[in-house]
Amino acid sequence: MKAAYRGVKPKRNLLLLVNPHSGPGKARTILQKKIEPLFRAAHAKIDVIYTTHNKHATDIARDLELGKYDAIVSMSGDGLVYEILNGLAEHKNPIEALKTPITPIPTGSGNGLSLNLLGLKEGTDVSFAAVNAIKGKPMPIDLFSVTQDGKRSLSFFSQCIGLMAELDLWTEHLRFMGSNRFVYGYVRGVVKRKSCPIKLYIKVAESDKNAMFDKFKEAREAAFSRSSSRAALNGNGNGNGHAEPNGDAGTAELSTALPPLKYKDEDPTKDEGWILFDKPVSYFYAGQGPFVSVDLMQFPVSLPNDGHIDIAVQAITPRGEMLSAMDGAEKGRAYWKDSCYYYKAKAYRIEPQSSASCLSIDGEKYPFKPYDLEVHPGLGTLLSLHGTYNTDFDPAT
Ligand SMILES: Nc1ncnc2c1ncn2[C@@H]1O[C@H](COP(=O)(O)OP(=O)(O)OP(=O)(O)O)[C@@H](O)[C@H]1O
Repeated sequence: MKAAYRGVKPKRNLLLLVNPHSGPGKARTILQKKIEPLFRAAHAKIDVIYTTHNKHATDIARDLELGKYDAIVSMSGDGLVYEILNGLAEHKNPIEALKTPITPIPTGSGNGLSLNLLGLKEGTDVSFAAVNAIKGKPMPIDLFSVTQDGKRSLSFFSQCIGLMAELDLWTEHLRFMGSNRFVYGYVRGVVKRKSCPIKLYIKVAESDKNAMFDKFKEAREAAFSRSSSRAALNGNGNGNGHAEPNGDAGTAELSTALPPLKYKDEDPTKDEGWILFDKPVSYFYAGQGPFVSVDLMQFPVSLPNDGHIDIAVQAITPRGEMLSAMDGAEKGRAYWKDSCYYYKAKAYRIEPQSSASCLSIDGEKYPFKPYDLEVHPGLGTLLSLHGTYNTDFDPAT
């Protein structure tokens, strides 16, 4: 057992939240045929709740009994993870609640988190995701506070405005086309070559692409060598600062609020460290985790807990260049293009200059209105087999 579990507590207690309508609607069958047998074999104890409505997962997470479960397993797409995280953020003890690891089993239509945790090859494999729920180690991730109209919510994945948001949100009626609707939406956007109407202020931590690339490589190699030496030593530590949940979270020192917002009241036109991005923009994309979808590695140098959000701003370029950007998009090739401005940031602020676009946050449609975002280092917790995202970025490909 020790050799098989390598420092992970066996026989986990898992809470499974299953959205029966996610993606092609097969979550219930997949649970019964593929996932339950694996959990049974691993002697995991599972409580299963089928979500019945929008925000049901938020309600469940808000009232979670701390210490009862080793992880919350989300059988759906990225949307349900977003709801769970925001429920934990509304918990009476959010800091402790957010230490409960969340782990996805990809049965939705957008499963970006699973791709990032498990890699492009295994990221769509539900059985592999179940193994991560059984044996993955808690991995802290940065979370992002979004404040809009005085209301604060948490984002874990992405915020998007302009072409890349429009091609998703404005082609909903073309769902029958499957993922081809995104290609259609992109090409339509290229033909229009519309500028994205935003004023963007960024509290920049790094903007040198080579330095970001070197840091990414270093951190990735360190995480992988830690996880393989742990395997060789069969040690007990999880090596990431987040303790394996063991049921005593209730006795830990309690803090009863989310971290305060540090940058919201700064004036980006006067305070130190802010820049105004002032070139015409095709789209704005910010987030964490290399893949935003199977076809697009938007944040190739993203790390789960470097305390920053990655921002990619695509400047308006000639149509030919925009079309050629589709080639190698899944390998992150656009990162090196001069027209792609890339930042690691601690915070940013968006001020729309007209209503002619839309805002998508973690795949949810938000009002296209001003908002502030700032990073909370390591506030959330996922499960990982490697201690970092299982993706690589090879500039030679
Ligand atoms: N029983 C249910 N009926 C309808 N909607 C539900 C139910 N349970 C959860 N939901 C909602 O479904 C959405 C799930 O989105 P998620 O991204 O996880 O899956 P998805 O299949 O990828 O979704 P989509 O393709 O619509 O983005 C959430 O907004 C959630 O509130």
